Amino acid sequence: MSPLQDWRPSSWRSRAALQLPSYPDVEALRQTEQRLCGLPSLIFPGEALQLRERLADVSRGKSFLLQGGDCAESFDEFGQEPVESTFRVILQMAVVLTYAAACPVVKVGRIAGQFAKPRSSEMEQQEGESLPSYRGDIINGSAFTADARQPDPARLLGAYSHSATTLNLLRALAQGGFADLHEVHRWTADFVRRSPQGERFEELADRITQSLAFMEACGFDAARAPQLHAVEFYTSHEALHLHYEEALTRFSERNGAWYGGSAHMLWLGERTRQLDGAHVEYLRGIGNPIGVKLGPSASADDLLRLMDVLDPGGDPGRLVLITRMGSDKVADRLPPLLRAVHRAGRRPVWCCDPMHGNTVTSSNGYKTRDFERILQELQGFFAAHGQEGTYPGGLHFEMTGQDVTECRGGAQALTDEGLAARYRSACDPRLNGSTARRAWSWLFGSPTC
Ligand SMILES: O=C[C@H](O)[C@H](O)COP(=O)(O)O
Ligand SMILES: C=C(OP(=O)(O)O)C(=O)O
Repeated sequence: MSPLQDWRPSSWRSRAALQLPSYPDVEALRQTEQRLCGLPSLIFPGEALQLRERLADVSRGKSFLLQGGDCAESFDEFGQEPVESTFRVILQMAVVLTYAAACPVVKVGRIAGQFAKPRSSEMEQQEGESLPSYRGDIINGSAFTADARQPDPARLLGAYSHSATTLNLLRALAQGGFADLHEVHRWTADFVRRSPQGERFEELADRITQSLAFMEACGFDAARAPQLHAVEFYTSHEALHLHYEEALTRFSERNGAWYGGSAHMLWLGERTRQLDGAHVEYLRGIGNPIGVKLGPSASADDLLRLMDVLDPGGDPGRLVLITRMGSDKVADRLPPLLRAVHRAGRRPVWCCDPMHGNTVTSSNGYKTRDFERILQELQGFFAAHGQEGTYPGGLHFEMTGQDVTECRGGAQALTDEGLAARYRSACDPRLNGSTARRAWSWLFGSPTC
């Protein structure tokens, strides 16, 4: 990829930028950006390029993408446990598909940088008081006080340091022995082990352990097969906070191109995908793989124009189109997009986010999602691809490995009352380890690739 002549990391500043906070202290913001500019990139361009190659395989139908993690990472709930448990669930989900369908899974976390949230409303009302909405820990605090809701540039440095620490742990988990297939029994959290999902996974883990023992008994030298001892794991987040993204953009002399240094993959949100907007302008110039969220209002023409801007060369692995139509609209809205893109000769990765089109408010005021509607959207996604002859290449979940109660239904048949038990999300409801695995096993009981 050669650098675009009419693009600079800052060229987004001449465009309308939605969903960005207005900082009261502009000089403090400028100084923070300068400090970030001097800090090391969190990822290497070679890793982003490697992910593009892996995604190119997905676009050719040779592997499958699993992208998942928190709605919004939190500075306060930070520590080894949340990161490790999410990593563990992603590994488990990946191994189910790899074992059942001999299909490689590209693993991408919504992690190590998922700190900025677009909101539908500027203000939040509680008991007659109105304050700016919470926009993610990189911008303001979730507590409902005027102080916490003030955008604070120092939070950009907090996001950088939390991301660096998380990435350090992820690299250790992926490469340092934890992800070794011989350890497959250790990937189940205690609270899941006794559930039907946990039991099914333990059976699969037994079969994997037996297969490894069999191969080793036949003389296969597992010690010489690095694929058995480590996994590739990539990071991603919504490229919403453009001051932060710009400050971490680096030119790679080796590759002759600019890269976003904050994560391997960055995505464009449903609320910021305007063709002439600042977010599209920023993302078109960097060489990372780019995700694009597409809700029910996306038209085929809009999408083709967006693809021309973000991926003029039609490079395999560059674009991941993440559709989030809603269970009631997917059958209607997705096929025209698939058809138009296919007819235009383009082969992006198509991925389904069954979370964001299915958000509702419970009778007791929690933002929630019904497990059944999540499954229905997944079903609609696979059906639409089957009908159009295109490849359903991936899934995108808001999920955590922790035992939260944020989505209704599922194995625990959670009701409105049950949500209160452990509702911890500061923004959107996540699947927990057991419901995420349940959705996955439901789909891949009879795998497709
Ligand atoms: O996670 C995503 C968004 O920030 C969210 O869905 C918007 O939520 P809101 O409608 O509560 O602002
Ligand atoms: C806000 C998000 O999604 P969308 O842009 O699809 O609403 C998200 O994935 O966090």
